[in-house]
Amino acid sequence: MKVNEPLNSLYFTCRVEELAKDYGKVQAVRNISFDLVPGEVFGLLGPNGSGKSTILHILTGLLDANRGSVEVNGVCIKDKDSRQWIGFAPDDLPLPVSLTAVEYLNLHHRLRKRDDRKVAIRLAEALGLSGALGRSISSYSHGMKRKLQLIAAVMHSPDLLILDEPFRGLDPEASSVLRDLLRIFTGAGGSVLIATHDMLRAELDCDRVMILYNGEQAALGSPSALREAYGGLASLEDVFLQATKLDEFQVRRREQLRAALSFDQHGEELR
Ligand SMILES: Nc1ncnc2c1ncn2[C@@H]1O[C@H](COP(=O)(O)OP(=O)(O)OP(=O)(O)O)[C@@H](O)[C@H]1O
Repeated sequence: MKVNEPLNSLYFTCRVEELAKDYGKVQAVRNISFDLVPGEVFGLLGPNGSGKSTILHILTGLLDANRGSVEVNGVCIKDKDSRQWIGFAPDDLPLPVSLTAVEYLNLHHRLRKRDDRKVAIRLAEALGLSGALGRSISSYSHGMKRKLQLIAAVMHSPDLLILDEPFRGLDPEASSVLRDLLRIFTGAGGSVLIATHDMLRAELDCDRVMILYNGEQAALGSPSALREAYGGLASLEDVFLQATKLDEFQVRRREQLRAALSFDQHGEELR
């Protein structure tokens, strides 16, 4: 289901058109199109294996699509110039643990050929990380690594911030810092693309979401418009379960669980 809502801009930070990606016989992403306008937080939701990371990796230039196109600020992402406008924080924290945080940020700075170290230092202060910048990344906690990745993703002042599961493993204080950062970033006209399994955060933080199912678009719209379009459902999670047919699966699985547990309770042998 697609809810057509007027976008509050004629300018698109990012345009994704009819994107498709196959891994051999697996069609991971099929005919996906969406636009991001300045100031928008856009969420990509979907069950495991629905194609979220594949889309993010195409947008960040880590993977080539089989079909379709992606433009950032009107420039095709195959043109390396487009990378200057993109900041990316991946989900799996691939940080070089043998470096200190300062060495890591300097590496980013040198790759980007822009003097963005002052921004990095100010961000580290705001995120409460400045006292630990000289320490080896191997001594960082999960939350500290996420903060360091965020600094590396935004220190060159990108227009499009791409975040894979940004809230995963963050404590309430770190989550609230991240939400502030997103609000200030989008308030200054940046666009944010988030892939997440966290329905509550998506409902609260995303202006629009796309729900993916088997690599295809199952629903697109603002959380409130989607709840309404699905018959006034109480939450985005309910919309997600219906759009991805997981509600039917859940009923079946509960029956199977009930049967399995009562089977065990009767003391019969497991075969
Ligand atoms: N390198 C790869 N080689 C082969 N198949 C892959 C590869 N990467 C992903 N896939 C397949 O592509 C499909 C989409 O995977 P993808 O990782 O994009 O999904 P996802 O929505 O990000 O999943 P998750 O929520 O579990 O992270 C899945 O069927 C997955 O098995």
